[in-house]
Amino acid sequence: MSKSHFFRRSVSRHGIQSAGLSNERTREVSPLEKLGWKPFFLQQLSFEELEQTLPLRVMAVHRNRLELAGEQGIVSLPLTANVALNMPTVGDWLLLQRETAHFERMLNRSSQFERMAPGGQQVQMIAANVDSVFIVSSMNEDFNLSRIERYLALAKESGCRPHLILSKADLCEDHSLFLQALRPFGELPVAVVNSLDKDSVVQLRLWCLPGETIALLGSSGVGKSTLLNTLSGEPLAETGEIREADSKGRHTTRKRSLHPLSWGALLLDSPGMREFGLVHVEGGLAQTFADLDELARECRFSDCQHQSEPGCAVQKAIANGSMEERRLQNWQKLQRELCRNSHTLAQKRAGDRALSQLYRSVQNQARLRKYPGEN
Ligand SMILES: Nc1nc2c(ncn2[C@@H]2O[C@H](COP(=O)(O)OP(=O)(O)OP(=O)(O)O)[C@@H](O)[C@H]2O)c(=O)[nH]1
Ligand SMILES: [Zn+2]
Repeated sequence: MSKSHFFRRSVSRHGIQSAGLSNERTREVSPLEKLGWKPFFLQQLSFEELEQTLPLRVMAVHRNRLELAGEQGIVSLPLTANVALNMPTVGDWLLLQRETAHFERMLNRSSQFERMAPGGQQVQMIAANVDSVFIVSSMNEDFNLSRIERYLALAKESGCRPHLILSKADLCEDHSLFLQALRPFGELPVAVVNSLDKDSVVQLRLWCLPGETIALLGSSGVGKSTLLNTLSGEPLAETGEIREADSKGRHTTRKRSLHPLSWGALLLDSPGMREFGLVHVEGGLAQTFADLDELARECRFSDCQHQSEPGCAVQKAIANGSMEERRLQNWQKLQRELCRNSHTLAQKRAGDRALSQLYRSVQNQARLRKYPGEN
């Protein structure tokens, strides 16, 4: 379908249907709502924009183009300098001119996921406008509480609702051991599934309602793509065999994209969501370790490092078994990581500033040499 045809056929109500049905459950979901369109985005549009533009969602980011989805279908938008300047990522909403299909602007995000880019020198945006996350962890040697805490910090920082999916239930004889280990996570909703079995994953539909965008987090091989395929009933994502010896995966998810499910939820399976350095998640980390934060306030010294200081409430809780030592160690490790990453970014910013000052002064000197009368 050509772009101009696409836009001429479009309608103007921007998806949020006000059919007067007060009951959310019986209300029909519009095509745009099925893509995650919400009042939060609609209210950002001016009257002119309502008339003259169309909202489209970024479903996938390719090297030099974006794949967008709107009320009328899929459109490919070249990643021109003007578009790239906004740094759109998967999940973003863009406004395009109705007549010309030109990029108008990007809408503010309701949430965003960032990570420290591999190499540890800059921040990378990995997804936007996500409502909840499924932290997937298989019930085998790959199960790792510290990794779950890392994902939780990311989810909580962005204001997304976290859910924990314990996969490979069919390969695990005793689920209770894993469930017991999750006691420190209090009210975190947990589901035990065999991702290969559609009757087993059907319980998750309650956590991915129409119009919701859910990001799958979890290390390679835990079954994120398998879960996506079984939930959707179609082979949307590639899956891969894992190495038996160490239960580790082989990195099978290659593309970062949003997958619409038939009932109107969207799942994001992204390679960037597997292993990542934490950055800008101080609030999310504090929420993830709220119990430790609280205990630390009772320590005798306000700068207590919770090691061997007298009157340390944290060490006392560890000694009486009410706090896991691993949890303290991971809290401190993630705090150090955040500090290190903020420091690196600040240094890089300062370096960039110094470099541009140097560049300007070299340019000035060159100009003075060329036109000696100028100052
Ligand atoms: N028995 C069993 N096998 C599963 C389950 N979930 C996934 N698998 C298998 O585990 C392997 C890895 O699954 P994937 O879905 O590719 O894992 P992934 O998390 O998407 O991996 P990446 O794409 O590398 O991040 C595949 O062979 C799946 O068939 C499960 O619940 N039970
Ligand atoms: Zn202490």
